[in-house]
Amino acid sequence: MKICVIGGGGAIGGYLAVMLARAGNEVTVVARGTTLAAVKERGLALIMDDQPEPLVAHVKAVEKIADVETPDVIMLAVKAHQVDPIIHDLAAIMGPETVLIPMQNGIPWWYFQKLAGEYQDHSVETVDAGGVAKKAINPNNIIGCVVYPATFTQAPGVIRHVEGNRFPLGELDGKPTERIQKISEVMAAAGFKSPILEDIRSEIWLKLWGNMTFNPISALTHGTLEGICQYPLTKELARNMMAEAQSVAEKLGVTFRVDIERRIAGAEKVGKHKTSMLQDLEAGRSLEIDALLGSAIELGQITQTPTPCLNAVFALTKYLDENVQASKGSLALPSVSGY
Ligand SMILES: NC(=O)C1=CN([C@@H]2O[C@H](COP(=O)(O)OP(=O)(O)OC[C@H]3O[C@@H](n4cnc5c(N)ncnc54)[C@H](OP(=O)(O)O)[C@@H]3O)[C@@H](O)[C@H]2O)C=CC1
Ligand SMILES: CC(C)(CO)C(=O)C(=O)O
Repeated sequence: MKICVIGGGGAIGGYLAVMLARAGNEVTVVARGTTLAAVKERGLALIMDDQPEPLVAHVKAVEKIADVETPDVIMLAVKAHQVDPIIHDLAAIMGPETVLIPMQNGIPWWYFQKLAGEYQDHSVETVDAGGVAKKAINPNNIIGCVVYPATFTQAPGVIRHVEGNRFPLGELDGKPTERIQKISEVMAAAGFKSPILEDIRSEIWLKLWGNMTFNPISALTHGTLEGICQYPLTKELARNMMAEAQSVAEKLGVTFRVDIERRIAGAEKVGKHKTSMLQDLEAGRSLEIDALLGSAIELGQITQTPTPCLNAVFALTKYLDENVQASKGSLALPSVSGY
């Protein structure tokens, strides 16, 4: 399969690109800066605990999306706030059959597309101001995905896998199409688990439960997943935030297949892992606050659901982000442990 991974030098994109290339797919990554230079020179390397040596893939790497030949599948593996500047370039390389798989955590811009009911075609302003992505991309070309693995960038072009290999997939209307079946098989052949879900939106909320709580709490406290789940006060805060999000999601027809306690226990099991938001903070990069927390608050507003805990954590993390950006990263605290 001809696959383009946009952000293919990043933590999730790099993991996908190496595994898919080694399984025989024709992979092109779009990367930039020192990452692009490293991938061109040495290939992409993936370090996994169960492998004695890093897995290396010499994939084609380009800087401009326009230089990518129309692929069968585009995996969009940039951060949520990095989507808007590239959405038109991305639309331009898509053919009528190209499938776009957005990989971002959080509520995706396409959430209300092809969703029957009261909110059909509503735009999610916090992730897609003015509905730009919604207008640029035909929803028929999109397949939804939830990214469960944890990975991080150890050095330009070098990705470290921490845990997990699940990327559940779902058509926006839940239908079991041939194309989703084929992509799921390609993912499985590359070593991933990509079950096909009828209700991808419920899975998005299940993942988001963790990201909307642990990611900002970790940025505010520098705690790891295990630390936040074991400290009674932050565990209680996460629990309250999840309960608010559950009320919002249930008004939108979402069902949670596990309860809050099990979701927290699952995050605790990941261990002393720093969330991607804490990694971003320590590196002085912008935080994915709008997609992870702002979007849930926005959906709370449209469904008239109070979200006081979400609002409070959102305010603190937004202010933290603005301060870090204003000081060009000098407020970012040094890494507390490990990576
Ligand atoms: N890392 C993780 O464990 C997990 C991440 N996720 C989600 O996956 C998504 C991706 O996260 P992650 O992989 O961690 O992010 P990274 O920052 O590691 O990767 C994104 C990559 O995209 C690159 N990029 C962004 N814009 C462009 C552009 N215009 N042209 C070329 N390259 C570009 C970035 O380059 P640059 O560095 O120069 O900006 C970076 O290399 C996020 O939504 C995140 O929440 C989900 C589950 C787990
Ligand atoms: C840590 C993990 C894997 C789950 O919360 C994640 O999604 C993130 O870091 O953004």
